[in-house]
Amino acid sequence: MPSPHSHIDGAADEALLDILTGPDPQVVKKTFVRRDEPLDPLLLAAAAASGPHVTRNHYAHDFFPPIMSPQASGSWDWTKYTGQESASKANGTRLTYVSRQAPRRQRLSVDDAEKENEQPQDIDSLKPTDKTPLMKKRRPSLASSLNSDSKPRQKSSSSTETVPAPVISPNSSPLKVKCMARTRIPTPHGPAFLHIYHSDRDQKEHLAIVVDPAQFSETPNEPAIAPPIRSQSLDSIWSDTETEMERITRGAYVGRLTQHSQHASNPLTPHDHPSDDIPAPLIRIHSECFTGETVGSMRCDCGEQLDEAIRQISQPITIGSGPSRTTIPGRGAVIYLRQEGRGIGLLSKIRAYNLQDMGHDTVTANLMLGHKADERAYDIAGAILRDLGMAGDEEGHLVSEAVRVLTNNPDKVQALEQEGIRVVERVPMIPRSWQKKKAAERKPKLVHMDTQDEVRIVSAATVVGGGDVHGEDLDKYLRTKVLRMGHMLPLWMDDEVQSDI
Ligand SMILES: Nc1nc2c(ncn2[C@@H]2O[C@H](COP(=O)(O)OP(=O)(O)OP(=O)(O)O)[C@@H](O)[C@H]2O)c(=O)[nH]1
Repeated sequence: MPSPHSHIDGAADEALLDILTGPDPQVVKKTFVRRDEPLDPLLLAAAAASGPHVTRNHYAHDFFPPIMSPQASGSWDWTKYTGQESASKANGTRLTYVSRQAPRRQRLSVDDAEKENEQPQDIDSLKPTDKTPLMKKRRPSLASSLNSDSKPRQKSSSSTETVPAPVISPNSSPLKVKCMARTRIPTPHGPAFLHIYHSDRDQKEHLAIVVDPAQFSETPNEPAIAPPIRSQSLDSIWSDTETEMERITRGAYVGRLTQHSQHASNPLTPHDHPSDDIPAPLIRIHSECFTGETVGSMRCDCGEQLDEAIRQISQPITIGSGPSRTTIPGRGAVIYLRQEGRGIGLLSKIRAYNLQDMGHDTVTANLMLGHKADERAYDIAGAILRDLGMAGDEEGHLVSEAVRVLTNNPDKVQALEQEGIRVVERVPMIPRSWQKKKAAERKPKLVHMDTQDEVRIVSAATVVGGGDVHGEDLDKYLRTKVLRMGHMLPLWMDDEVQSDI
């Protein structure tokens, strides 16, 4: 016989069952697929975390200013971590969304005012034959004016930032560099001298890869056809007690260093201006790219560019005509600056890559992380070139050679001129994959990449002496450089890619 309380017990049992098993799973309703663009999670977060003063036009934003600031990023030192961020959480203070960029209206009005005062400069109009010294009164270096370039340049180099960005170095004394050591490096393109430079502005070891094989002459004391590219700071005598062997060990030697041949160099006296027949040395200012140069990433063409620069600089040069026609070894240098990720550091570059995978281009990705599109400076490169005898002296007199610069980046040419380097020619760097217009012409080589159902052969591109890089990622990267960063490069992509633009 059922108990009089059976219905009550049944309800209690059901409630108990609900507690033990949880509620019925929700039935997912089928809805229409959204047809508008997916919302950018960063912008949504921005809107949620800030007031109406932050709009979608506030690009220079981030949630972690102490970590993400350009100064801190890349050199983030966890020993300096104070735990403030977590402390603020514990106190209930939430991290706020920070915009370090002035309202768009304000920025545009400053841009307009600047454009009115601006004199257009056409660097392509530099004539290689113009031998008149162009040494100008030295202007402030790029590092000191770095604050003024935080907006992506859209075909024009005029951009001004109204909110002060971090100052790299408040030091106004002339920048000093010193070549600490030099050694011979055999490369697939021929021998080079690797120079290690220290500066009084940062703790990094910048490099100069000097190509000047004439310095291996068996008779090093005979005058060479072209002036040797040598470091004045390396060749100088560092102290009264420094021995000849110490000088040779740090690289201050002439000729080929062997077990039997060890000749210390003389402190360099400024050499004569070279004959007009000899073309100015070919140089490249290159910025560090761990992913492209060491790992072999094909997201960018940095490794290929480094290889191509050393190759082009090493090409023999024919001078003179008729019976006096002769060939001399190629000469020049790659100045390798430790400014990874266009100056934002490897950590931020890796984060930027993830934003790029989510559909943003390389410029926007930098801006979304609170960086500028390009945070590099070239004052150290200028000082290294001066030390290698490729610029005027402190008074601005032309004591040495002009240069030809391998680059597509107008900022580099302008920065070198500001540093007192006389640039007589810009030599474009055409991506190898763009030179071979048809994909079929690309000859893959060396590396086999196994995937589950196919074996693809890709090119071992980015080591010095390797092939060319190519692919969808690279095409996007190069297109952004041309269309958003003003790089002076015709869009020589495959026909099918070009038609998409
Ligand atoms: N932030 C960021 N940096 C990148 C990316 N891809 C490459 N880089 C960096 O860009 C820099 C490449 O600079 P350079 O090789 O000097 O060349 P460039 O300024 O593009 O100009 P060119 O002289 O014409 O080659 C290196 O520091 C790379 O690490 C990217 O997607 N994002």
